[in-house]
Amino acid sequence: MDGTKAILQGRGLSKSFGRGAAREQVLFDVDIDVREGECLAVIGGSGSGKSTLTRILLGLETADAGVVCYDGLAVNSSQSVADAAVVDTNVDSGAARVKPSSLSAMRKLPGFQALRRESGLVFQDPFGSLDPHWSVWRSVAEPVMLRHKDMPREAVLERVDQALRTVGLDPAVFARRHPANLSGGQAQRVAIARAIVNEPRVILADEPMSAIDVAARVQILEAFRAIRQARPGTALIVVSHDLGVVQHLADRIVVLHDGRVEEVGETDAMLADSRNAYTRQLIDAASMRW
Ligand SMILES: Nc1ncnc2c1ncn2[C@@H]1O[C@H](COP(=O)(O)OP(=O)(O)OP(=O)(O)O)[C@@H](O)[C@H]1O
Repeated sequence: MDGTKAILQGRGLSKSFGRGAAREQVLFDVDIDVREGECLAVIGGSGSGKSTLTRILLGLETADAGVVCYDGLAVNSSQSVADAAVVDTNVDSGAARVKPSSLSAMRKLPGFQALRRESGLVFQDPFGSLDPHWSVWRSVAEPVMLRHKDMPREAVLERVDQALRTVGLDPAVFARRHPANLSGGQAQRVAIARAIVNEPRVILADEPMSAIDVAARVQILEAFRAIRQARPGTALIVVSHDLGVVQHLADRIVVLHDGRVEEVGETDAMLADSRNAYTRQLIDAASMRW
């Protein structure tokens, strides 16, 4: 996967929450690349900043400093990653760091708009992402109908059917059901179908299996595998505590520790042979649960 272009880049990302004495910095000058077509896992202890970092990368959260670029276009600042690199190398203190925009200013940036159009989001709680009053069909069709207002109904149907089949759900069985009549694993697969139905180039899945019972997790894994097979150019960012999931899905891993990147590497090499003490600690703790 080396040499593949980075579709999403973060440079010098920092973030604090709270004010005054309660202010807590949760990301410190983080650099991260997500390559086209790869599955990148973001791992680290609880509170290490995984969700905050990935939310900033997807334009769901502002950073206090740093630049995010999608496909070469600025997502959170009028400056590009190249500008940020110049700023970083030419300035001694952090005073002239690139100042990102507010969320409302970000929404006007072409990079932000492209990223919104071309990304899909999957979160921990599938029932929280689905409207309980909507059928599976409506939940999955809605993003298509919003994006392609003039698409004929047959074409929408075909897209929805295709998305449901990709995640292993038979449309004839599931399309008319409501969330109350789905198991957690089925509901999460519907949420994934909704996330992929507009054929995103980047998918963020934040702890997609932690609310799902163990028996159904393998179906979610299979769904992500099928998506990668069907659309090999799609980048998948997975935030997970579960190193078994990471091992099965990810090409590369970023390890976060207290808001800093501890290590980045290829999955197999890192899990087998990381020399980093913190990464080893995570692997040892996980292997006690396997
Ligand atoms: N909106 C917020 N307001 C205040 N503090 C926040 C907010 N979001 C995150 N934090 C804090 O930032 C730190 C990092 O949180 P984050 O959710 O990014 O970590 P994480 O690695 O994803 O954690 P976990 O694995 O437990 O989900 C935590 O201390 C958290 O309490």
